[in-house]
Amino acid sequence: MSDRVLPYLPDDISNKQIPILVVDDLRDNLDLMEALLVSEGFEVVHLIPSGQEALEFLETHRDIGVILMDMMMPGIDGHEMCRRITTHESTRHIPVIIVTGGALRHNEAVQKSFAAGAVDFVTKPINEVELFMRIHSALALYRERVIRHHKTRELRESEEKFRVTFDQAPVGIAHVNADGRLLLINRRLCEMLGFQERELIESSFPDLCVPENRDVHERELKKSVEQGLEYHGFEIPLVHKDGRIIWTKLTLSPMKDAAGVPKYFIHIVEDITERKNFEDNLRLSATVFEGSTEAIIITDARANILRVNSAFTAMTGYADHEVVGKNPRLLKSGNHHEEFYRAMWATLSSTGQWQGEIWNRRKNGDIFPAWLTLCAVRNSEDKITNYVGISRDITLRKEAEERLSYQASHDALTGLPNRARFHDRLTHALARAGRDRHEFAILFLDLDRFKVINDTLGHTVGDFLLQGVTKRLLGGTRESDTLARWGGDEFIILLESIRGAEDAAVAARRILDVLAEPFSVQGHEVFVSGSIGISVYPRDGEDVQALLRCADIAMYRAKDSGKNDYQFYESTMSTGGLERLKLEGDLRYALKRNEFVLHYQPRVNINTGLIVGAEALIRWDLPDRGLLWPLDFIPLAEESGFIIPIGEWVLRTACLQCRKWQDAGVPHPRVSVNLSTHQFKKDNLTSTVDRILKETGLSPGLLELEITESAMMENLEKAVATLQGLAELGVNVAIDDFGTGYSSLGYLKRFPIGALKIDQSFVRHIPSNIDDTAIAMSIISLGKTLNLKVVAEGVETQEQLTVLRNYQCDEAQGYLFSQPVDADRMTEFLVNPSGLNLSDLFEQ
Ligand SMILES: Nc1nc2c(ncn2[C@@H]2O[C@@H]3COP(=O)(O)O[C@H]4[C@@H](O)[C@H](n5cnc6c(=O)[nH]c(N)nc65)O[C@@H]4COP(=O)(O)O[C@H]3[C@H]2O)c(=O)[nH]1
Repeated sequence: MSDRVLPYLPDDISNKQIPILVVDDLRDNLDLMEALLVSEGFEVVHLIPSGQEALEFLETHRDIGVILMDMMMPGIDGHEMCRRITTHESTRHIPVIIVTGGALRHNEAVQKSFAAGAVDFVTKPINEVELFMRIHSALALYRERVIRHHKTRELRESEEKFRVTFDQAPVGIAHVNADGRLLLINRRLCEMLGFQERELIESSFPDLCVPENRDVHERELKKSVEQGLEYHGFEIPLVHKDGRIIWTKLTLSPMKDAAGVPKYFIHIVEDITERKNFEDNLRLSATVFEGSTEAIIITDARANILRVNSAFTAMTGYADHEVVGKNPRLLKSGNHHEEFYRAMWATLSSTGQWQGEIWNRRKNGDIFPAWLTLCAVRNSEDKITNYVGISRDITLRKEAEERLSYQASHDALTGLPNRARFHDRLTHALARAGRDRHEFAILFLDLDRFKVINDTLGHTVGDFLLQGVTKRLLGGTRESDTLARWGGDEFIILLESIRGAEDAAVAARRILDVLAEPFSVQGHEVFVSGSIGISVYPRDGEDVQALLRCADIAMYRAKDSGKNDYQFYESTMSTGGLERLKLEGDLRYALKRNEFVLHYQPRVNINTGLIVGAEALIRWDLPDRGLLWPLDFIPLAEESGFIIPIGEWVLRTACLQCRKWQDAGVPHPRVSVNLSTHQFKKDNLTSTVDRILKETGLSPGLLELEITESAMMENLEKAVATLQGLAELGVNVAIDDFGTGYSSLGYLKRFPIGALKIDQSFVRHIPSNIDDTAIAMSIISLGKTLNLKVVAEGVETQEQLTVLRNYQCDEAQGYLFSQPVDADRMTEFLVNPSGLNLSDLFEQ
């Protein structure tokens, strides 16, 4: 008797069809009862002779509507049976009528039957009318019990279904009364807000709102009542237990009683935080997209344009409706080969990004350079869904770079390539000639009597004359020749395509001829002639220095021999040969004999007027000749290779000196050391510097190495690697003589350097020479752009200092502050800067 679900009682079943169970130990009694019941029309009567059998029978017969139970039976008697039936889950709905004889006469026995659960009793001898009446009323009770049982069960099931739906709903649900008190809360709402159900129940819903929104809830409840709304929704932020804001969409729906008064309000709470954040992000992205000063294109995976921003329209001239749906190739300038675009797409698809300079075309046909960053956007399955292109018009930067590069490589007065540019061309010519095995010549031209003209007729006439000479020289040379201004009244010409020395002679004669005619300058008729020295590759030399030196020597010989002529170089002309040999011999022993000394020139911060370090400059104290300046022996040391041990000595001596300053606690103990091209090119430079720093114990940050611009530009890739190595040591690097070389600005960005030193040739003519001043200023602004310190060399006048300060140059050195001095004097300056009288200079 385990299943407590009762069979259904069909609506149309009559009492007579409901089975009746009679239990009596006497066969006669059973038969009598059966006869009575059958005669009355009861259709199903079960007769069982003992209590035990009756219990077993009931296990399989669930449809019994009433039990007539004899009281006195052997084994389990009527009372006990009654107790068992009325207390068991599956039988307690069956009314039991006790059938009794004499025992009923005792009031106590009747009480006992009722106490055991019987609903009625009949006495023997049986009164038929009474019996049937009691059976009918017991069956009525039975019917009521079965129906109640099923109703209760259905109710329970429906409640269960509701509870499951309520709890498992994917949205938060709560019942809230008119005062805002939470009456019922589902699990999702608890999870959403991080509370246990017991923490929320009976609490106040407004307390879950962010403080400034508490009255919103009350207002909406009121609105719902006043306007009789079935339901209405609004967005409201709630507070999670951990303090987070949970954005929700809250839908209110009043549950009314019969009188139409709301008993409580059903709250449906949807978490819309993700959507809100997404919307916020979308708004943010849209603002960035539209507000960006960089042009942005978004395409689909097939590179068809989906959107462009207003900066794009401003940059290209295309409105969005003119480009949407098209391919960005409509911006193609035609300046790049297909290979360029292929490589770009290959990088983009393999790395997801591409960055670089690109030439594009505006709607009006103008071509312009842009700095473009392309990114591929991938979805969660790693498939490319979009491309985003962000670009910036770099026309102005390009122009500035080109201007600077032009200024750095051309002479301002004549517009001719300058010395640095010529040097560059000559280097290329040497490489080509070495490869193709052909000859070429250098013609070194110095104008005769120019100084006299300049001094007597003035600089302006001198300048016009130089421009006139330039014009004639250009007329007298071929396009394949390179004509450059070497400086002052010196010009130099590279003749690349000659068949032999004869051709060079013809060219030299032609040049002398074009100069022969008088020049008319500002109303003066002026005559100039020239002296030309010629050197020929490979006969006179196989490197730049040798060829230039030979042409120079030959030019002096031409001058000596009466001017207005040309001379080829001849080996006997090297008058300095013997001298040079002696010097080279002395150089060999100079280090051993301890003949080198270092002088130091203070470097000054232009803003504060404080000394911020010193540049070490080598001097050679030759017993029989006195102090020699670097330019007298450094080139020789470079040629002979002695520069390497000498350079190491300089580095070690300067580091030791700086270490002494550091130990003595002087302010700003910082030293700059010049590196020669040879040193810079040596593979072991970084390890040498590292070793010397370790030997001397100097902090790397106190050492600066000055490397000339031309040394760096000789082999750019190697230079980048060497500079990287030095930067890793923590040593600072400055580019020396900046502005004289032919800098690749692209590389400059890649050099890990800290400072640019403006060459003194530009500083010297500040502010009188507009071009030199402009170059110095360009270098300062380039330094600012690249975040490099700019140091001006050779500052000699207060005027130069003022101009440099106005243009925000950072540091300066020069005779205005001090000549290079020996170490003791420099130490005094560092300890007591007032010895330099800097305050006077900086107060002005
Ligand atoms: N007219 C003028 N000149 C000024 C003024 N202030 C400083 N100077 C001079 O300008 C030169 C500056 O050094 P630099 O450009 O590195 O040019 C240096 C540097 O390239 C090279 N040098 C000097 N010492 C060393 C060294 O130890 N190793 C190497 N490799 N080169 C060195 O020799 C060059 C010449 O050195 P110095 O004759 O000592 O000449 C120094 C300095 O005495 C000024 O106001 N007006």
